[in-house]
Amino acid sequence: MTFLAIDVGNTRLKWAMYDAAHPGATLLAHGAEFLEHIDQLSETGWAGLPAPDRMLGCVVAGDAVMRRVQQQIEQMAHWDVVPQWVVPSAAEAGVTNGYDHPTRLGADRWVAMIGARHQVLRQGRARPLVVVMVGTAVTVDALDASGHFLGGLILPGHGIMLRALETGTAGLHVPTGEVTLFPTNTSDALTSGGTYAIAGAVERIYQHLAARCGEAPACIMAGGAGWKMAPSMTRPFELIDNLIFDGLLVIAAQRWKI
Ligand SMILES: Nc1ncnc2c1ncn2[C@@H]1O[C@H](COP(=O)(O)OP(=O)(O)OP(=O)(O)O)[C@@H](O)[C@H]1O
Ligand SMILES: CC(C)(CO)[C@@H](O)C(=O)NCCC(=O)O
Ligand SMILES: [K+]
Repeated sequence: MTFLAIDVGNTRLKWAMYDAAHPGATLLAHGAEFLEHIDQLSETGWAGLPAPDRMLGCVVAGDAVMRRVQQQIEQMAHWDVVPQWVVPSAAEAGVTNGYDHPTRLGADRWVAMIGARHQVLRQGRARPLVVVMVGTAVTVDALDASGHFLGGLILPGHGIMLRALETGTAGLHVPTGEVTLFPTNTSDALTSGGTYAIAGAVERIYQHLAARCGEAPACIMAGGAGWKMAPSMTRPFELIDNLIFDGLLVIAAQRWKI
């Protein structure tokens, strides 16, 4: 049973085709497009793919973008799949949602937490968990050992931080620099400032969660720029490239009981 997983972020759409809709399925094909280019997906990235039997997606880019993705799915002549999109709820796949208004939580955060929770359980005993996603925006989310989402942070991503500084000041127009402990030029000062802003926020949530739960949390990080953050983190992080796809596979397996 072929399964198409789609993750529509604020900058790019990422997709992955699997041979089955459960964790451990084999990846058949995958790709990513900037949102400006998604109206050609049926003629580019998806041309020649096997027809998916099921599709599950996660979108934070708004309803208009979601409809453009659905149009591309309809354009695929030999596809006959009903698109389904994850909407955060009070509880799904072993994770419970502590947000004031559960449906207002970003679907990407919800799916990533479900993927991360299952990863921790596969490794052994249940533990508290910090889930970091480094994309257009950065999110830092905390779950207790029972899989309850306690809450989390939203920060500007690196790109947004740098653009905000460039537009808000007269003297900051410089290329990307290096992360250093004591930056001595503007480029390094900006790059290090952004990186340590994220690392510092993660450290605070780690401390809050360790204090709340009385034990050391597991730490999982995802997102295209995660590997750039890893050397600057104050705790050991497990990097998982496809965390949202992992979460979608967990949810798909539960929804379709296969
Ligand atoms: N040196 C860096 N350190 C940390 N983050 C960075 C760095 N350089 C770029 N980034 C951020 O990483 C992001 C790229 O990550 P990723 O590929 O997961 O995001 P995306 O697909 O563009 O975002 P989204 O999933 O929100 O659409 C960029 O938006 C940028 O803000
Ligand atoms: C925070 C982002 C932009 C991260 O991609 C996304 O999860 C989102 O739009 N969330 C909705 C608001 C919230 O999660 O509280
Ligand atoms: K079709």
